[in-house]
Amino acid sequence: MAAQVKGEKPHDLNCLTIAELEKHAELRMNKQTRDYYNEGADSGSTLRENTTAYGKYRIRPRVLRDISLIDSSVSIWGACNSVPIGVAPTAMQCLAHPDGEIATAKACKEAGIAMGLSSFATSTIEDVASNIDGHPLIFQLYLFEEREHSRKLIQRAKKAGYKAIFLTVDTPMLGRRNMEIRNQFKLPKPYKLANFAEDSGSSASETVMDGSTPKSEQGEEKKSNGTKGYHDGKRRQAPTGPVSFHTHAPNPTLSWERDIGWLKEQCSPEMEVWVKGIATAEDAHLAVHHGVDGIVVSNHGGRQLNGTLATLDALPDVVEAARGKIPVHVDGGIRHGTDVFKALALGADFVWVGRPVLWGLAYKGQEGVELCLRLLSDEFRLCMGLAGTVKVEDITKEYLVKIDKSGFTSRL
Ligand SMILES: Cc1cc2nc3c(=O)[nH]c(=O)nc-3n(C[C@H](O)[C@H](O)[C@H](O)COP(=O)(O)O)c2cc1C
Ligand SMILES: CC(C)CC(=O)C(=O)O
Repeated sequence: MAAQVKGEKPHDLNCLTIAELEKHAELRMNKQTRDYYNEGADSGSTLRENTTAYGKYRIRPRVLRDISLIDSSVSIWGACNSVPIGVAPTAMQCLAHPDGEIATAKACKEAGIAMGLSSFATSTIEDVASNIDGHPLIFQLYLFEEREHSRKLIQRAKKAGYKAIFLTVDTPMLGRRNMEIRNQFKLPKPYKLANFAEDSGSSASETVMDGSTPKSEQGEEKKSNGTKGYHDGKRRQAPTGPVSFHTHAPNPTLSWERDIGWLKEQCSPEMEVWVKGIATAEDAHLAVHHGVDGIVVSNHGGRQLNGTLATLDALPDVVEAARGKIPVHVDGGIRHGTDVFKALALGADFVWVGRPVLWGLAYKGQEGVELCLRLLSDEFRLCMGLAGTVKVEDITKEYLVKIDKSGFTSRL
């Protein structure tokens, strides 16, 4: 908000917007990390459109409504979330700051905001849970072809009190990220894929994107196709050996019939099962049919299939298909509180934010993530008030208008 209210944290005068946060982060990350975090697949058009899609809508503010008491909170997994925003699961946060996911968890606790932890985190499931101290945590699952690895993760998440498993479904293959390949991306020592350390002596720091063979895998990689981790169209063998993300994250065998029932059995009754990476009404219907508890409309931050719809553009169809049956969340391109408002007005129940949190982490660790969450939350509350809404349920499509390139507007 514009004026500082007593008891509120002072503004960081060097960083008043997420755009400024991005610039600060850019200066603090090395090239490998910056490219890995910020890149999209192929030309990056979907990455860009995720953000620009928000510009296709304008807000229709209502006035004279006494907005002196604004409640921006929502209830999620039995807890009060201060705003309908969560921190999306993103891999390897220790690249941004040595405190990595632990700093993010502490910031989420401080802000009263739910957090998603990636299967490929650099902190353990248990450490993150103990640092968020009861506030909702969800675990993002890559369901590996070697299910035993995934089964162990699920059991650990359940024991540590995670509320839901978010199964990522948009990675049957890895999207093509050219800078990642060119930089021969690898997780530097001493960092590890913390949740596989005991299984495999975690070899993340040997994961190389140049087609060369990591030392630990020599001998079993004779068939390397020159772009390790990418698919050459030939039938590949299920990966064995140490878990590394380029080898294990993609799972071309994933299917509704085989995997969702199994996953529900593993999670039930303590944890919900959600699917992350839905982009069509057809798949939303299937998600309902297979009994999942919720959907995240996502294109993986434009990192998987380039050329898909921006998530905001895909959202209305999915909302229509799932209406009244299961909740619909969305992520991708959210960079301002007004974006959150627009996504909610188009029918999302909640949004998740990825890269801005990584930028906060790179800027100032926990304090930077707190700043990121505070900027988005303050902007969202300001937007609610200036649009004439006092409760999150008030935010409906009546508050939006679509504007085309010539400036013509149409009501929704
Ligand atoms: C560096 C990075 C790593 C990510 N790692 C994961 C991951 O491990 N699992 C996953 O499901 N999604 C992952 N995502 C996707 C995010 O969960 C989320 O869908 C995306 O970041 C949202 O877009 P935004 O960054 O524009 O907010 C990652 C995204 C980024 C940028
Ligand atoms: C395991 C990787 C594929 C992490 C990820 O989801 C990403 O980099 O987008």
